[in-house]
Amino acid sequence: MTVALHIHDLQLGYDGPRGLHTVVDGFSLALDAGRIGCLLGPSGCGKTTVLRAIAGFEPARAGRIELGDVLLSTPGTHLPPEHRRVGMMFQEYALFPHLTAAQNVGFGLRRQAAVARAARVAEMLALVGLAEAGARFPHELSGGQQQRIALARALAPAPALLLLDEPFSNLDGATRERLTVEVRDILHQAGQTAVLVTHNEREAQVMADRIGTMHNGRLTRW
Ligand SMILES: Nc1ncnc2c1ncn2[C@@H]1O[C@H](COP(=O)(O)OP(=O)(O)OP(=O)(O)O)[C@@H](O)[C@H]1O
Repeated sequence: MTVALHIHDLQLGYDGPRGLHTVVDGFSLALDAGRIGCLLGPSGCGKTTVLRAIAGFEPARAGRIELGDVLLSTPGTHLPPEHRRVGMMFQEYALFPHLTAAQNVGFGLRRQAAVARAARVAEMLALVGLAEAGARFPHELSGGQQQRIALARALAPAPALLLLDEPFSNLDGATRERLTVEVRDILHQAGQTAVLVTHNEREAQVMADRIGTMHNGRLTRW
């Protein structure tokens, strides 16, 4: 098994009135290709900050982030988000309401030829079990269906790594439980390497191959 994501001794923080406020320090993990890793921990412990750094929205203050053999972040090196091959499915990343499900899924494929794009969109809709829903608009889909379209949209450009930040938190309990299992199976079927952030321990246990608990800005178990 090859290591897909390698984070070594990462430090992250925010500039404040009294200098750098360090949020993550001495954070390290290695995640194998095709596996789902989960960061679990209480509110405010730095989970989202780690995901933002992997996606390229926060600079590494120390340490480094590597994806495969590509160096993403280290002090002095910062690959822009659009060059990282990192996909995102965040709670606040709602679907575009004025685009159909198919247009949403094809959004990241605009540079591809129309025929290839349509084929990839159809493949992704089938993967998430919504092959017939391409012409529908988001408001014509249930919450769970919308999240599956959001997953198809994130997977369409074939990211090397998918980041999921509390992706089910807006859903009711029963839908949430069902979707947790469905998304896990879809990711495994696609062979997708992914990092999930949650503070729901049960969700972590159902979804993840590896679980890391964050405490004081670092992983205490992985
Ligand atoms: N843009 C920002 N500027 C300054 N401080 C920030 C910023 N974003 C987050 N923080 C601080 O960094 C710390 C970690 O926040 P983060 O959002 O990473 O936590 P989290 O573990 O994802 O929490 P939650 O589970 O509530 O989403 C918190 O103390 C937060 O107040």
